[in-house]
This record gives sequence, C-alpha cells and structure tokens, in this order.
Amino acid sequence: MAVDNDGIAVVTLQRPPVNSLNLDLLQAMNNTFDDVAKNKSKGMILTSASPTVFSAGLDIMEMYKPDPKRLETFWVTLQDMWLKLFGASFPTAAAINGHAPAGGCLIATSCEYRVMLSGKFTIGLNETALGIVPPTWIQDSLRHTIPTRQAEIALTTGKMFTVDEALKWRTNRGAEGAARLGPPVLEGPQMPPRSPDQILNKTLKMCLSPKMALDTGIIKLNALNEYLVTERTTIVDNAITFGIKKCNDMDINIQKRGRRKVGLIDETAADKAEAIEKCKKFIKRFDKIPSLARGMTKQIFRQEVLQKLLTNRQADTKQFLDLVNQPKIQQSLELYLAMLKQKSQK
Ligand SMILES: CCCCC/C=C\C/C=C\C/C=C/C(=O)SCCNC(=O)CCNC(=O)[C@H](O)C(C)(C)COP(=O)(O)OP(=O)(O)OC[C@H]1O[C@@H](n2cnc3c(N)ncnc32)[C@H](O)[C@@H]1OP(=O)(O)O
Repeated sequence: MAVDNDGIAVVTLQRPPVNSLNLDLLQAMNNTFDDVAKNKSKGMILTSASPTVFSAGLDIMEMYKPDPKRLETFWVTLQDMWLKLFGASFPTAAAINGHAPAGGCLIATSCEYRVMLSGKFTIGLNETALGIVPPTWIQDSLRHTIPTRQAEIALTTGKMFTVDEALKWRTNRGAEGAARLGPPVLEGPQMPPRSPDQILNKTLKMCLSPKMALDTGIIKLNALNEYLVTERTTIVDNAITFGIKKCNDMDINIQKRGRRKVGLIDETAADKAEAIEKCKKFIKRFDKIPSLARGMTKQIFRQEVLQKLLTNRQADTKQFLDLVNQPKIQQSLELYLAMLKQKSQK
C-alpha cells in the first residue's frame, strides 16, 4: 500500500503470476482494508502489479483436493474481504490494468468506480460457463453495478465482456443504426442534404403560392407523393446525413449517444498511471462532502445486499463446502487446471 500526498491509498495486488486469490492474499487484503480505514485515508484505489492481469479470481488450488479446515477458512476470508470492500465507508475505486475474470470481477464490482485499461482484456463473472452457480452476494455485486436485465443475461451466459462491451452494451440507434441502412448519400449539387421539414415546408410554400394553378399544384403534390414513396431510402439517408452533420456542428458525440452503456466499467485509460489518475479524480469528487454523511449514505445504500450475506453466512459457507467437495466438481477442477496449464505452456 502507498499513500499519496492527498491521503489516497493505492493498494497493489502482487501475487505473481496472475494474482489468484488464495488464503494468504485474501488475509493480506483484509488487513490492508482495515489499515486504510484506521488511517482515515481519503479513499482507496485497488490495482495490480501484473501488466496483464488484475486478478484471475479464486485460486483454484485452494479448492482442488482441499484440506477441509483450510477450505472453510478460505471461504470465510473471502466473505470477509467482500464485506469489508463492498461495505467500506471510504471511497473505493479499481484501476483494472488487465483481465478480471470471476473473483477479479467481484473485487472490481465491490468498488464504487472502475477504470479499465484499453486493450484485449476481459472482465466478467464466468462461473455459469464453468458449471458453477455464483452465490447470491456475488450476483448482487454485479446487479449493483449494471442494470438488472443486463446483469441477468451476463450471469446466465457467464459473459466475459471486452473492455468496449464493459463500457457500452449493444448498439441502439445513432451512427451504427445509420450504417445498417447503407451508406448515406453525401452532399452534392443535385441532392443537398435537407431535413424532412425543410423539404415539406418548401413544397407547401410552392403549393400555397397564389401564382400556382390548381392543376399544377395537384401535379406537383402527386409528383411529391411519388418521390416520397420511391425515394424513401434516399430520403432517410439524407435525413441521417443531415442529422449527423448537425450533431457534428453542435459537437455532439453521436457515436457515444447512439450506444447504450452497460457501465460495468466507468472509464477506460491508456495505461496504469492514467487509470490511477482517473480513480483519484473520482475520489477527489468527495473532497467537499462531509465524509461521515458520505460513508453512512453509502452503507445505507448497500445495507440490504450486505445484510443478506451477514444473515446467511453459515448457510452460504455450507453450500460452498458441499459444492466443492462433490466428486463431479473435483473432476471439473482437475480438468480446468490441466486446461490452464496446457494453455500457459503454449
Ligand atoms: C472453477 C470452479 C470454481 C468453484 C468455486 C465455487 C464457487 C465459487 C463461485 C464463485 C466465486 C468465484 C470463483 C472464481 O473466481 S473461480 C476462478 C475463475 N478464474 C478463471 O476462470 C480464470 C482462469 N485464468 C485465466 O483465464 C488466465 O490465467 C488469465 C487470468 C486470463 C491470464 O492469462 P495469462 O495467459 O496471462 O496466464 P496463464 O493462463 O498462462 O496463467 C499463468 C499461470 O497461472 C495459473 N492460473 C491462472 N488462473 C488461475 C486460477 N484462477 N487459479 C490458480 N491458478 C491459475 C495457470 O494455470 C498458469 O499456471 P502455470 O503453473 O502453468 O504457469
């Protein structure tokens, strides 16, 4: 842990090669979170010493052929870690400088703010894809971060989000919707882009002109009708071109506005230093907010989710122990470890 001049603690996970969460690392995290609270730090940023992995999630070695007592302590320590981090009264942010699967995503979603490095990294709760049901409080962390519907789809599909997907979800309308209609007709002498309103107003003016004979007006209206029907694609394209041009003139970023954000991460950064700076900026937003009021408001906001685990802690532990001790799960863990080893040796 390093505390900067502003009193913000930067906590770096450092368990090579992939910061997998074993008992020792979880205990070290818990002690550090206690220190941050005791020192009255202004806030805490979690990041990783690895250049490519934030955290690979739970250390599978803790669950494979486990010692029963250690396995129980391991799970209770993980619960403690989450209760301390998710329930921390001080501001928390994650500078996610690499992959964050499963438990890695849990750490990130327990924080209040997330900045992830742009690149070929992924983040998400992949448990379902591994045949594991994520416990309620782990599901709750995701549901607390992104909209419920997206959380349900992500959890049931074991979705690992790319950085871009984590920031945004599927496209809605806007620039990409326009692209689906084909290339817009660009400005030119024959067809300058006009808004549909401009076209209709001009036609109406012509038709209402006292110089226009009734039969000529009818012919013109019929011609307009035919034009609207046969050229509708061009008209739509022109309207889109007009819209895009207007947005550009007004400095509105249509690319961003056209996409729905999933918000699993809040921002991206080019490197770790920038990610930490952005996290600091988030924490400094609370400079003028009384810290007691802030902390209590956060805890009330998160209370329901925290209380659910506190009430069901023993049952949750028993469920985990029963699951891990199943021969079928032990077999899956063995296969998964072998697969990871094989992949790392390539
Ligand atoms: C899986 C069943 C769990 C049952 C638990 C039951 C209930 C709990 C439910 C939910 C809570 C959360 C659960 C979890 O967190 S489970 C862990 C899920 N994590 C993953 O699936 C990630 C696996 N790892 C990777 O995908 C990659 O390692 C990476 C993170 C993308 C990094 O890739 P990179 O190429 O940089 O590294 P390598 O793949 O080469 O790995 C290097 C080295 O580390 C070993 N390793 C990787 N991940 C883990 C891990 N989670 N636990 C232990 N060891 C891990 C890998 O085998 C390599 O080892 P080697 O000795 O070959 O060097």
